[in-house]
Amino acid sequence: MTTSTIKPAFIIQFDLTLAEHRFSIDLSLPTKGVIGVFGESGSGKTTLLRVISGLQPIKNGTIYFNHHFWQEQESTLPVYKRPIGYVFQEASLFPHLTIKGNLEFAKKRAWPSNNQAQTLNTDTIHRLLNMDALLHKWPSQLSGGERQRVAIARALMINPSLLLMDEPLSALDYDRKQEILSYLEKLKEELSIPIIYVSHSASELSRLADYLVIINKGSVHTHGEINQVLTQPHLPSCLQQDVGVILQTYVQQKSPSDALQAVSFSMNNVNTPLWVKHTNALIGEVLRVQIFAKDVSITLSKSIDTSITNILPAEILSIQEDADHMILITLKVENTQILAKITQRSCENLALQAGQMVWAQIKAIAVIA
Ligand SMILES: Nc1ncnc2c1ncn2[C@@H]1O[C@H](COP(=O)(O)OP(=O)(O)OP(=O)(O)O)[C@@H](O)[C@H]1O
Repeated sequence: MTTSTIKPAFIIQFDLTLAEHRFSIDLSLPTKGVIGVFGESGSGKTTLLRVISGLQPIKNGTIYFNHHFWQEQESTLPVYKRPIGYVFQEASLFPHLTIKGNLEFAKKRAWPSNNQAQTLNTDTIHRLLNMDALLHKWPSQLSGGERQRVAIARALMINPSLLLMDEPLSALDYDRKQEILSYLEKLKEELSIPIIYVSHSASELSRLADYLVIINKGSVHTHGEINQVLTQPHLPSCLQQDVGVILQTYVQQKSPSDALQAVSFSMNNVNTPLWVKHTNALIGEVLRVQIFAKDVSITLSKSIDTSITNILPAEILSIQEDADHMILITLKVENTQILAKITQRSCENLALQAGQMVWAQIKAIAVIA
């Protein structure tokens, strides 16, 4: 199989028919960060992962990852030669081996380190996923969340160049999901391995993904940086509730007595603090927050008798109608853009126009931090 010298890229192009289902995928993806794949049930998310891994053969197409062709027209690299770690919905650990045994089994099959992939040592993986307390246990002694943590550690043990995660949290309850999401955030921060993360859950993807691919009926509906995708007015109806922005903010002040913290939109400018729910982030740390457009309302004068904590001066940059016939307004607050979703009636009543100065109201508890 050809090894190319052109710059790193991740290209996926194929057409495939399975029974009556047709898939036609044409994607150029980043080679770092978390790439979220979202779509309704049966849209083709798992099929996309299976094609990338080689588990689903294709007759013709291109799968090109970081200087290597895994599929080049009709020529295919076998599954076992693709340096990919896989995490499924079910952990499927070997029941007759302890957790240490399961991890060592994977390690024996590890890829040799190369310059393109980050080499992971066992201690790093144990630390990142807090494995030490589990090593001498048997799979039957673990909770669902612990088993999934081991499954992620096992996928990393093979020293992959790419991690594929297919609904890894869907079998877990809310608390366990939050726990594993924190581990995944840590992995994302510390590891340079790109992750393709399939999920039905827009909130999981908003929290983790840097890039989003939306699949609809076997083809790509849209793809791009997560903020670009979530600010589009014509997202599929299953994502309409999630239109909004994801911002990198900086923790400025903690207020434990009322479980709030103030964040700023830029590191040095605290003119317009945004109050959000308390998290464990420390002052000065970066905090990723999500503000849904449906949680932002607009007033022409600054309310004083309101329960809403955040009332920010904003300029209207644009006004457009979305797929639900609601009005999506792009607002500029300091140097940051946020979105407000309001009804046509409210937009007309307030006679809103681009260029106008207004007040954006955001409930502190509506901001996801
Ligand atoms: N080998 C196959 N033969 C025939 N049809 C298949 C095959 N594999 C998948 N399909 C069909 O292709 C469609 C897409 O399946 P896929 O599992 O990729 O969807 P998905 O988006 O991952 O769905 P879900 O979110 O429910 O897991 C489904 O209707 C599925 O039944």
